[in-house]
Amino acid sequence: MVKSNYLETYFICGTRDVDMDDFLLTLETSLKNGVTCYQFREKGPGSLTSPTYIYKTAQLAQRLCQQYDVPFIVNDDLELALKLNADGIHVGQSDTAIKEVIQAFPNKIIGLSCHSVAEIKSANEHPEISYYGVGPVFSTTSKSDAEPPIYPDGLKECVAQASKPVVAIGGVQVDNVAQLKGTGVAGVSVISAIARAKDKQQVIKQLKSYQ
Ligand SMILES: Cc1ncc(COP(=O)(O)OP(=O)(O)O)c(N)n1
Ligand SMILES: Cc1ncsc1CCOP(=O)(O)O
Ligand SMILES: [Mg+2]
Repeated sequence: MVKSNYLETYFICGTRDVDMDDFLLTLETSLKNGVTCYQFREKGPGSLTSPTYIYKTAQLAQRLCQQYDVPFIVNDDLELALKLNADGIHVGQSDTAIKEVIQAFPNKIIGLSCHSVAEIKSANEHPEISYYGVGPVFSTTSKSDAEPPIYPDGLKECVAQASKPVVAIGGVQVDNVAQLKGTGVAGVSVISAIARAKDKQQVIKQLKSYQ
């Protein structure tokens, strides 16, 4: 049973976002300290390429999430999500078509990335989508092909039009998270803020202060 506030502090991480040897420890520390959702995102320079290694690594991450009762979401890869019977999948506008994802993965958490009010309006046509990941809100170094930032004002306009909960993504850090207050987001989604934090407990606590 997925908790109603599962989007509150949403951690995304793959092996390239931390030292490979630290990947599972990073995830477990984050889960222990209050991350409410996790997305396995294995892409970008230096990420794993072998489907077998990707599957095995994702499976270990999934088991950790199960221990902490936190949803395990797969980024982009519908086949992997199906094979693992993940709790959900997150896709973007240029990934597998949302209609196909909805059809192939019924009764699961389905996240869709949106960058504009127009994309939100077209996403609203699909009631099966669970949440929208909206951003980048600020500039990010974690995604080389990211769209330009929309900033908190753009985020607020998207939230106002969204028929589903919105998580803010992109460049969200401890020192700017307060700017999300009043935007109406259901949660924040981060890679580097948590992956690179020395004191993960403190950072996760501070990230929750957008509310
Ligand atoms: C929660 C969340 N929101 C947005 C994204 C970005 O998805 P996408 O645009 O498909 O880009 P990639 O992450 O696949 O590079 C996300 N992953 N998660
Ligand atoms: C996956 C993704 N989608 C839009 S921005 C982004 C990267 C978020 O990483 P960070 O929290 O380090 O900016
Ligand atoms: Mg994608």
